Amino acid sequence: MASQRKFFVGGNWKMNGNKASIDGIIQFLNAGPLDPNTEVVVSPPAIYMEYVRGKLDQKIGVAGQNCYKVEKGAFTGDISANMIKDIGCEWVILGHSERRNVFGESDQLIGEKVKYALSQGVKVIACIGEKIEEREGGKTEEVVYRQMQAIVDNVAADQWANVVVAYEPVWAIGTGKTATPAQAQEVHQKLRAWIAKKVSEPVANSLRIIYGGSVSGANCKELGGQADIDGSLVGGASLKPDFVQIVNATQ
Ligand SMILES: O=C[C@H](O)COP(=O)(O)O
Repeated sequence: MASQRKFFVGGNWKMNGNKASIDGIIQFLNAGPLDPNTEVVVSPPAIYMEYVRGKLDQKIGVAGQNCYKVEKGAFTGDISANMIKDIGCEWVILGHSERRNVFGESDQLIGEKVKYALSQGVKVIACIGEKIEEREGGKTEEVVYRQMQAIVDNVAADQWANVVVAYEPVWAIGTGKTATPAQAQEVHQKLRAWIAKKVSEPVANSLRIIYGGSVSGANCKELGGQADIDGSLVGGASLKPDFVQIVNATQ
């Protein structure tokens, strides 16, 4: 992690939890102690977001796991960035690989969602990452640059401070098969160089690029110690007290 970028750890609970188990998570998060130099954001299922926001220490952010690209309307089952804000939350995860690959969301739709969320003052954790066959076919860079381009096209120059990019190789998500710190660092470093070229040097230097994919208490320090890895987006381990250790990875 480079010192000018604040370490960022997100906990993506995905479609897990009920009020009883969520109370347990809130308890260990509020008890911490959490490194004050790390920005922490958790992302409960939409139906529990307000409940979590009401009970969680205010220094921990709460994010939606997704939202649509307009304020309101006939979009059954969806929520808007405006609703996320209305309940006192300020972040949303967009483009997660499960949205892309289970629900068929395209680069273009994700770009439009990023644009709308930012326009409403909701900060975005934008996810990208290649599938195993893409990595094995030597297409990792092509895929992540293509996904990143759709995001870049939708972020205005003055909005980059409200964006965190999460590199999550699909083959490492929920598999226990983490990218090695060197594999992750290689992609992060290439992405940062690509952003310097396509956006600007200052944005590339200040943008937090976090890693996701089987991050755990056991591997978080080594991953977080890489020059271009500015934190993590944690799935499974964010439901357990291990998450506190991951937040404190740079201590
Ligand atoms: O958003 C989080 C990622 O999908 C990682 O999930 P995981 O830590 O369970 O592999």
